[in-house]
Amino acid sequence: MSVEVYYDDNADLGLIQARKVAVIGYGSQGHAHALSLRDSGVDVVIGLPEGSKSRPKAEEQGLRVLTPAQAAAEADVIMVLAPDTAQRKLYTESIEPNLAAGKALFFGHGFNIRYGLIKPPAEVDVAMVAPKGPGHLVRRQYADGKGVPCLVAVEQDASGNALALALAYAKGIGGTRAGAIKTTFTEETETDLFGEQAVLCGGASALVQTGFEVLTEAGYAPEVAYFECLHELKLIVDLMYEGGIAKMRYSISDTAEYGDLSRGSRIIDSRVKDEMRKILGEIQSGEFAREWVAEDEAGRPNFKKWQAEGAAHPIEETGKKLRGMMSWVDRPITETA
Ligand SMILES: NC(=O)C1=CN([C@@H]2O[C@H](COP(=O)(O)OP(=O)(O)OC[C@H]3O[C@@H](n4cnc5c(N)ncnc54)[C@H](OP(=O)(O)O)[C@@H]3O)[C@@H](O)[C@H]2O)C=CC1
Ligand SMILES: CC[C@](O)(C(C)=O)C(=O)O
Ligand SMILES: [Mg+2]
Ligand SMILES: [Mg+2]
Repeated sequence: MSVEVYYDDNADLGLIQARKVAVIGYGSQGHAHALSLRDSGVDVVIGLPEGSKSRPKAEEQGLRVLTPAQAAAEADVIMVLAPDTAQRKLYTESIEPNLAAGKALFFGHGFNIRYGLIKPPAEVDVAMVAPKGPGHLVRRQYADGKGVPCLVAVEQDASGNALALALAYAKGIGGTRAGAIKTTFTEETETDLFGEQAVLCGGASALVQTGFEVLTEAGYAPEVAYFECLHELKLIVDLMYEGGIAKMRYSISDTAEYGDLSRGSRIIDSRVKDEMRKILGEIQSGEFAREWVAEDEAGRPNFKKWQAEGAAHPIEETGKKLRGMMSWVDRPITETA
């Protein structure tokens, strides 16, 4: 294998237990990191603005909550887990004035460093611990004695010890139980954005909605279309997750496998592949980042419009009704945040 992978035996938890960690933000990732670090014996403080709706959640969990500036001033390791679009202002106003030689600035995603929105001073370590999964799963896996694999990267190694510190942090959230893969901020940012846009979120949502539309527009029952295009997707993806596409194909019928082999490439054809390359180009050139920052600064008009359109899609109403009949499906994904 060409990548370097680190496990529990390669990480010294003592390195992060000897520091004070400020987790800035207490959402999907923030709550998972903070609770798991605390359970790993790390001294954690949460940074949230006065009036943040996340404050009561963190306090209910027994965590000490300060403003981001106070938390950054107290801590040696500052993990930035606020939304990507909030990080630049947060950094300038609350973190930068509290950085000093010997401190470390950590991220869960490389967006702001990769696109030059945050430029930390040379005397601090800059590293990333990016779990490859949603925060609620990161916490659930840790609590179950397991872990979600994560990426670790070092952008600036002022102390000469930044990778070891990042691995210690990854161990504290369960990441090295599953494996921490060494990468760069550029590789993490570009692949993460590509994955969520083209395959995992954008690609998968559009595939599901379009399949549902084709069946219902042809007169089939929405409930049957929902099972075919959304519900069963999890069962199929679980098989891929366990044993790759090969295991999924082994498990499905010959009829399904022949349909897969003969029709799949008509759906995801060369036009789709060209569009994926175009999307990757927009990520690499910074065009997507500029567009997203401008959209956010304008009050997110398109984001809100598309969000509302997605929520109003008929598949949501059908799904809500069907999931209500399947008590085993409606497992809450939130633990505390
Ligand atoms: N979601 C995920 O699973 C993954 C996320 N990441 C990365 O992790 C980071 C955090 O994302 P995610 O967990 O989804 O974020 P969420 O939107 O779930 O949570 C953001 C948190 O930050 C708080 N917050 C908002 N503005 C500020 C601010 N100015 N200062 C301090 N705190 C603030 C929010 O508080 P309030 O409740 O008041 O809004 C909330 O607690 C991002 O860099 C993201 O790319 C990486 C891998 C996966
Ligand atoms: C797939 C979406 C993600 O990249 C993630 C959970 O890893 C995100 O930014 O939320
Ligand atoms: Mg991701
Ligand atoms: Mg992402």
